Formats: sequence, structure tokens, C-alpha cells
Amino acid sequence: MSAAKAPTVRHLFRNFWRIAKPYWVSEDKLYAWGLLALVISLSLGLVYMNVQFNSWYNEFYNTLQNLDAKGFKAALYKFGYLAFAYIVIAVYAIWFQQMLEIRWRKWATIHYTQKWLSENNFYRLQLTDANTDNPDQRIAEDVGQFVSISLSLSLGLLRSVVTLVSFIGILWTLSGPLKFMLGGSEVTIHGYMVWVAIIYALIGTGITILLGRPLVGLNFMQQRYEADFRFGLVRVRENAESIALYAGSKDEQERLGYRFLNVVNNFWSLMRMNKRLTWFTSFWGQLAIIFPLIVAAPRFFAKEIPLGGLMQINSAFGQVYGALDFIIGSFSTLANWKAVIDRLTTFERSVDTAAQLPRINPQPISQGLELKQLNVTKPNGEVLLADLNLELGAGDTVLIRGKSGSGKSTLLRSLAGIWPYAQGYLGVQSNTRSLFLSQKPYMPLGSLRAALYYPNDVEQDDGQIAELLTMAGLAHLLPRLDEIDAWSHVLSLGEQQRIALLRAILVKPDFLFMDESTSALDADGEAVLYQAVREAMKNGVMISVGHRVGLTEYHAQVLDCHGNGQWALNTL
Ligand SMILES: Nc1ncnc2c1ncn2[C@@H]1O[C@H](COP(=O)(O)OP(=O)(O)OP(=O)(O)O)[C@@H](O)[C@H]1O
Repeated sequence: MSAAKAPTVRHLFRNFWRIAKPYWVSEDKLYAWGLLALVISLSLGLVYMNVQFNSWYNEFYNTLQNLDAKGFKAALYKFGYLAFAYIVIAVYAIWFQQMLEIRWRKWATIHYTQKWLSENNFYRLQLTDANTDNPDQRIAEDVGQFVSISLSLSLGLLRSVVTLVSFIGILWTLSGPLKFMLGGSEVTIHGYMVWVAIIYALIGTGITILLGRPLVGLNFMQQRYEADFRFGLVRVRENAESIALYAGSKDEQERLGYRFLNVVNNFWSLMRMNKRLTWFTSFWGQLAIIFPLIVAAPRFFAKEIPLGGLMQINSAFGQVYGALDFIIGSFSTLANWKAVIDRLTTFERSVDTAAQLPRINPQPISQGLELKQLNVTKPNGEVLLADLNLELGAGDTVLIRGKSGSGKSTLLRSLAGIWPYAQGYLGVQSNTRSLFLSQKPYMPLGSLRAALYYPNDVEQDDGQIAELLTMAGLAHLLPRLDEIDAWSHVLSLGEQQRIALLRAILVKPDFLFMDESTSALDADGEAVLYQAVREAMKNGVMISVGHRVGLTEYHAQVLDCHGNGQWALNTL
């Protein structure tokens, strides 16, 4: 290995262990190490069985050569025992390996999901410009691949190395010396079948790798094109209404057609490469059946070895060739493994960077909410609000106004503690609950009842729910309260906003922040709901962002944001 490569390999193993270690030292570690020990024992058991089969070949074919019917029958019985033991070991070797795989994957998936979801990292990840593509893919696919490749590669390599060591010895003993004349002197090659097997494997696997190399890139592109195509389809489903209203189906058809064309074209390239590769691998595979027999036959015809010896050599050659093929071939799997490790390492790093982004830590105070010298900027440093001071107590209401882009929503994000580009003092009464409602309310997958209480636990107060739904003009939804549906698609935006406002009334938070949460309601509906929300919030603090003139009626103060850091706070 070259000096330049050594650090890369060390680096790879360091990264591997950094990702793998948390599981192997976790609360599941006893199971993990126990299962690993079991799987290793079973794998070695399979190698042992192969050694038994190998000597059985000798016995069996010699009974044929010697026309020994009794011995033949005994050998058949022996085959029965050996095959039975082999099958049992093979079944459980795979069973326990997969058991370890799914336990590890389950643990790692929960670990990564927690890391991604904690501290609002999933939101803040979008703000760091590290190119983390698709956390969903990292968690759903890469974690699984990491676990599966790590296990199959390490166990496969272990088995191949043990096979190689066992069978090189056997083949060396069996094959005997090869003597031939070269330039007038006799040359003797000891254990020549071993050298033949090594050369055969090196040539075969080397050519396979060369021919198969473009497949790695093509397979990667295939996955990417498939994902692009799927994403295109999902976008049409998610924006079905807008596309239908724009009559954009022809355009979408073209876009999807274009994306699918990439899938097809790349698949053709894959087919051509696969064809080229199959020409060679089938040829080399067929040759491997007959090749060792041809090479060893001269000693058989010279009566130096019996038929059993010839067949045993043939079987040992197959084992050595198979093990070498796996070891050399695993270099291409190694590339795949490295790619997965790199992607997971980048993902972890991005999540850590997101977690380390600054955040305003609310200080516990005895009463209400207090802002002192709060500065809010855009990610590029442009100032949105400078030196904002605000003190609010029970029953206070503030309306935040300002032209589009002046930083109203960003101020709410800062108060929620998810906007990293804000500095200053934020004091919040301890042991209180806040609720933030946005213009496009989030409807979780599940029942309407669960959506009403999101993200809190559902309460079974049907009387209150019926009253509230009727008040909000949503009485028609009462019979569907426990129906599970994609409610964000089923309900109109106005209906979703009403559900969100009812959420505020049901949850009765101490601090309620509403970002244009009634923008899709008619004036009457807005009045009824605002009144009810204000009533529910009479002991709390209500801060709304909105443009409508009518909203001033429900607020005692108004904060005008003028952009560039300018603001003005007035009593209404
Ligand atoms: N994730 C982000 N990355 C970069 N810039 C952002 C991001 N979020 C907001 N901004 C920028 O910050 C500025 C303020 O955005 P904000 O959403 O707070 O405006 P707003 O006053 O609520 O506007 P509107 O009334 O249109 O909702 C905008 O110029 C916006 O482009």
C-alpha cells in the first residue's frame, strides 16, 4: 500500500468506528457482541464443513474408481449427515447475522432520527449552507446500507481468509510438485495448483473489476435519476391543485418525461456494461469448472493421484478461487462502503454544525416576557430589527405590522428560539407554555382530533370540541373527528387556519404567537375566532403578525417594523 493511501485507509476506519461505536457500547452491547460471536462461530463452522466435504470428495470418487458399492453407499450416508449439518449452520448463520443487522439498524436509525429532530436541528440544518442533501435519504437508506455492508464485508472477509488459509494448505499438500523441462534443465514447482488458483483468481477478478468499474458510477446515477423522477411525481401530487388550476399538466408531462428519459438512457448504459461483464464472467465461471481438472489431469493419467484425489483437488481449487475472488472483489464493495461512511460523516457533521449555531436562550423571569436590545439579522448579516425592547405581562396583546420582508416572521422565529441570527436578552416567565401558529398550519398525519391538539396529548372532551367546531363554522367536520386522512389536502387553507386557532383555545398557552394565522379567513370568521382566542388568552400574552386593518381591534399595542433595523412601538 502506498504511503499516500495509508492515511486514507486509517481515516476510513476511524470514520467507520466513529459511526459504529455508539451502538457497540450502547445498552444493546451484550446482545450485539453475543450475536457477533455467534455469527463468527457459525461462519467458521461453515468453513469447517467445507473442509469435511473436501475430504469426502476423495472418499466418494475413490469408491467409484474402485467399483466399491459398499463404500459408495457409506459415502452417500456420510454426505447426508454432512449436508444436514451444513444446511442447519448455513440457515442459522444468515438468521443471526440478519438479527444483528436489524437490531443495529434499529438502534442507529433511532439514534440518527433523535439527533436530527432534537434542538430543532431539522429546521436549522436548512440554514447552514453545508450541502447536506436529503436527511431523509441519509436516515432511511444510508444507515441501513452502512450496517448491512459493514457486516457482510467484515464477516465475508473473515470467512474468506479462513477458507483461504485452510484450503491453501490442503491444495498445497494435494497438488504435489509439477516438474517440467525448461531450457534443458528440470524445473519443479511445489504446490503448483495453489499458484494456478491464485493466478486464475487474479486474472479473472482483475478483469471483472476493470470491466465492472463503470457500473459503480452508472448505478449511482441510476439511483439518482430514479429519485429525481420519484420526486417529480411527488411534487405533482403535492401541488395537484395549483397545477390543475394552471392547466399545467402538459408541462408536467414533459418535465416528467424528461426526467424519466434520464432513467431509461442510464439504464441502457447499465445494460451494455452488464452485457460486457456477463460475457466475461460467464466464460470465466464456466472455465473454472473444467480448468482445475485440466491442469491436474496429467498427474491422474500418470497414475500419481486417484480419481478421488483429482476431485478433491478440483473442490479445493474452487474454494481457494472463491475465497480469493471475494477478497479481491471486496475492493469494489469497499468503495461503496466508503461512500456510505462519507455521506453519514457529512450528515453528522452538518447536524453538529446546525446544533452549534447560536440561539437565544430564554432566561427565566418571574412574570411575562421581556426583550432587551434584541437584534435580528438575515443569515447574510443584513439587519432586520435593531435594539428592540419590549416588556409584556398577563393580558397584553401586540400586533406586529410592516411591509413584506421587514422581518416580522423572523422576529417570531427568534422568539421561538429557532432563528440563529439573533442576539440580545429574552426573558420568559418560567414554567409556561408557548404556542406558535403560522400562516400555513401544520396538519400532522392522523385523525382530526389529533390535529386539533397537536403537539399535545389528545383529550376526549367531545362536548368542548363540538362547541368549538360549531363556533368556528366547522360543525360539518364533527362526524369525521376520528377519521384518519391527509387533512392538509382535504381541508381548505381557511379551514386549516380555523383548526389551528381552535388549537390555541384548547391548549390555552401562556404565550401565543400567530403569524398571519387568519389570512385565509373571511372578515366575519376572523372576528369570531379572534374574539374567542383573545378571550382564551385573557391571562396570557398574545402576539400576532398581520396586515389587516381589522386586527387592530383585538390588540392593545402595535409594533411597526420598517426594515433595516427600524421599528416603532405604539399603544392603540
Ligand atoms: N431561511 C432564510 N434564509 C435566508 N433569508 C431568509 C430566510 N428566512 C427569511 N429570510 C429573509 O429575511 C427577510 C425577512 O423575512 P420574513 O419572513 O421575516 O419577512 P416578513 O416580514 O414576515 O414578510 P411577509 O410579510 O412577506 O411574510 C426576508 O428578506 C427573507 O428573504
